[in-house]
Amino acid sequence: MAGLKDDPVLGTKDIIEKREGAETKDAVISKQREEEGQGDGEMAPHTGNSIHRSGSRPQLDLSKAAIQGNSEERDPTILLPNQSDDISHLALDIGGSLIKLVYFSRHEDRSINDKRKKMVKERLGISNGNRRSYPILGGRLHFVKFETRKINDCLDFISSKQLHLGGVDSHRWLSETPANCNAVIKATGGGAYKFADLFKERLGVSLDKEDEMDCLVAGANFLLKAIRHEAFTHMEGQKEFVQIDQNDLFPYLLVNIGSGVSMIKVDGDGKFERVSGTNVGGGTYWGLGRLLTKCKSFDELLELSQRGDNRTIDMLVGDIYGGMDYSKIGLSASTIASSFGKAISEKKELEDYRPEDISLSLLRMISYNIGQIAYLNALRFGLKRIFFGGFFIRGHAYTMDTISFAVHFWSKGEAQAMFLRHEGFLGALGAFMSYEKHGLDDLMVHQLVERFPMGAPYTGGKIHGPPLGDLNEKISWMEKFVLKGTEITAPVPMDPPGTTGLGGFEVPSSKGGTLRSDASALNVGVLHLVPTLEVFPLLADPKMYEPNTIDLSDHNELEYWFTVLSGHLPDLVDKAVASEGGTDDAKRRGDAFARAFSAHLARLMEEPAAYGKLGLANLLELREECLREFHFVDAYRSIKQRENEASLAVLPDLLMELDSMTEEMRLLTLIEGVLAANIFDWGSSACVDLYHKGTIIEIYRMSRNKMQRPWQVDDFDVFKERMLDNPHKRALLFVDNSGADIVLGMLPLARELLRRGTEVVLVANSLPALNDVTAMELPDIVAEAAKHCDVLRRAAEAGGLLVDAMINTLDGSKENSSSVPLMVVENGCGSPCIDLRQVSSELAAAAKDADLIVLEGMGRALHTNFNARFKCDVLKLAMVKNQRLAEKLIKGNIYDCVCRYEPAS
Ligand SMILES: CC(C)(COP(=O)(O)O)[C@@H](O)C(=O)NCCC(=O)O
Ligand SMILES: [Mn+2]
Repeated sequence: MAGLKDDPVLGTKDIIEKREGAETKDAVISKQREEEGQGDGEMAPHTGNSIHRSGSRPQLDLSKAAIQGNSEERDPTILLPNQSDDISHLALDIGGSLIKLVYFSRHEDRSINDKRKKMVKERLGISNGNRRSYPILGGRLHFVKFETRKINDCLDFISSKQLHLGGVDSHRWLSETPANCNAVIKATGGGAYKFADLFKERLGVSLDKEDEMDCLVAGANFLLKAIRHEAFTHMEGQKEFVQIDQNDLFPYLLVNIGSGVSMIKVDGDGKFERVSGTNVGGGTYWGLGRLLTKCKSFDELLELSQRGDNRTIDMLVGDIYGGMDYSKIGLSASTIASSFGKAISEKKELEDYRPEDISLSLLRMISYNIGQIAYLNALRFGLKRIFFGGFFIRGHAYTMDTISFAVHFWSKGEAQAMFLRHEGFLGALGAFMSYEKHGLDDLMVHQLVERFPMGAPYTGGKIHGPPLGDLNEKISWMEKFVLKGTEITAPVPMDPPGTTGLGGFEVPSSKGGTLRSDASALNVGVLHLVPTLEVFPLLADPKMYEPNTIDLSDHNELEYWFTVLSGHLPDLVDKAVASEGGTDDAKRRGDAFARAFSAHLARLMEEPAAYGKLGLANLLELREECLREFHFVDAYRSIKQRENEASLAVLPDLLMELDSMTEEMRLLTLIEGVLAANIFDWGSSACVDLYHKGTIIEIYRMSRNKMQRPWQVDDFDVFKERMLDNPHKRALLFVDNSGADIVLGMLPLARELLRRGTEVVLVANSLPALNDVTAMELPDIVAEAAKHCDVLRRAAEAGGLLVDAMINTLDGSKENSSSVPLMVVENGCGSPCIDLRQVSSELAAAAKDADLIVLEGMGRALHTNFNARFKCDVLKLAMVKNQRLAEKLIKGNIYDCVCRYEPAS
């Protein structure tokens, strides 16, 4: 921080000091209690405040809702007999070696239609009568697989989760009618015929068979349109996600590598032709491999290849040309001239070759051949893009590199091989899509959020993780996780996949010692369907928008943030456990959370693109999601309450001081106030260290005192000109932290805007994240503040915020509601950052008339959106509370400030 400067608010300091005594004592006591882990009333779990993304979800018909089974359970199933939407929620692809399941669940959808939401809807003109435009409800799409030979495990799984009770021909899943025998499940793959009787016998359900090709194409089309980071290239070990333009998807070649290989030219939804195929596929690799190596499973064979050297068995160009390249036709000495060709000239028997080398040679032979045939077919039909799917690939770096090389080599770089993250689930997903009326096919990229909970992947017929959603089992499993280390297959670290480099002609790198058998499953999360999410309408160019400022594909960055977040863990766990009353149950959950989050971090360190393209925002959100997964509703609740109270106590004096200033001075003081108060950030370790050194108000005052212009990024003068020149019509204030940040920073700024005739919409998180204020908490804070301020009171009344609040107005008058409104909308997320491609419908509606955006805080204005361009004026305000970020982003130091103003573009 640059040198000291006098507090611009003359006298405010003294007044704050006077009031602060009372606050300080309470704060200290409360802090002590918290540190000692003494849960009091304030710290006890907040039962009425269940997690929900209410604004992001369509409404449910809750009438006659009843709990099914044991109502003592933490999350009992709730039956909604009057809910009329059609839900089809299980589809299968039963292949020769694997059964793939896709199923839909919606148990977490607990929309609450609170008063604030009603008012916001009224004010923003959001209609309620459009339910049919969202034919599906919010929910989740799960991906699970089993080995076909362990079909009984699969049937047990379906039965235990009652997945077979929601078939197309009934609404039984939603009603209290007992299961009948007419349930129908969509299924594809040969096993849909082979095992039809078994399904009938064991589960009483009929399998409705869907054509395999139809399903593959429907699945691929859905994924390519709906999942942002679905397709990627893989060259020389580098994975790169490809942004597919929905309007420029067709035509493409889909190569599905199962036991055999199908090549399908896809021209549109339901428009395709199987143009070629080859009988040399995954079955060939596995069959020949088993005979030649005595391996017991496909994965074992694949794992062997990781340690192989195919040069001992393949005949290379160099073997023929005396170690030279055949450069005239572009073949390097290391090019395979003939797979297994060396075996003809050497007097060796099968036993003389290493199984590892045989496996690698076989894998390369088949992958290369498939890549080449695929390319020739793409050439035949003039197709530039080739997508490869099917469980043969299994996320195996070496296989992908070999296929990519073949396509690249033969097309002279003109065509590109792309792979799909959900490679093995195309058929099952397609079968799921074949249910009518679920509306899934209408979903767009921005309506799907992918999450990676612990225990998501089930593979191989064994349950490699706890049953989904069962918290207790999940925790026990996390406890075992430590005992068994990486043996447990879940999102845990795996060795870096071996790769071969361009051409795949080198041997796999030795560091890839083991291949995790479920590598590909681990790259598939649970898809949360949130039909009401929208793209923020004020983004200047949504297609070019990239929320993350820091790209974690840079390994140094990843390592740094990994260390930072690991360092935060012990303290976070303490806070989370205390927030739930410090009970034994909370401690156990806290421990499980720490293990789970550490496992995610370790996994991402090894393979940063494992969960899709990784930015810092994703990592910060993953932490919050992981807390929620272990039922920590709001780890910072008591801290937030304490800081709100302390700040509200000094607000009236701050407002009085502000009112005594000239317009220009006031504006500067307000912006300084926002920046100074942004120091209250429990996500920054530097700041948390500071909090031990003083009370909230002392730190706030110190931060104010140290403000000195010019800030490291300082567009204040341009902003001031614009502000004073002509008031904005509507401002969206993306607020950040609780306490001083909102109360002494953003609310006074909102008040100024309101006073100048600008409508103000406070945009806050839908779910808690660190000490960020949420949309649920804001109305009460505003109501408290409004007790001391007429401007806020009138605006809050006009915005419908004070409908319930029993506030003592300053003048007792109620008649003046002609004021411009102050509203609160939720942003649709539960993270310290914001991805503006996926915001709540109420925020999207509020944005329509807005001509000013204020993004506040590191998470929303720096980690994300620092480079974002908008259709309207934008002010990005933040204090940088991390030294490395300050150096990197603004060539400054920790506690430097950013006031970046960008007029409409
Ligand atoms: C999590 C945060 C983005 C929150 O910052 P805010 O948006 O509240 O200003 C920030 O505190 C952060 O980047 N913390 C991690 C780095 C650190 O401990 O320095
Ligand atoms: Mn914050």
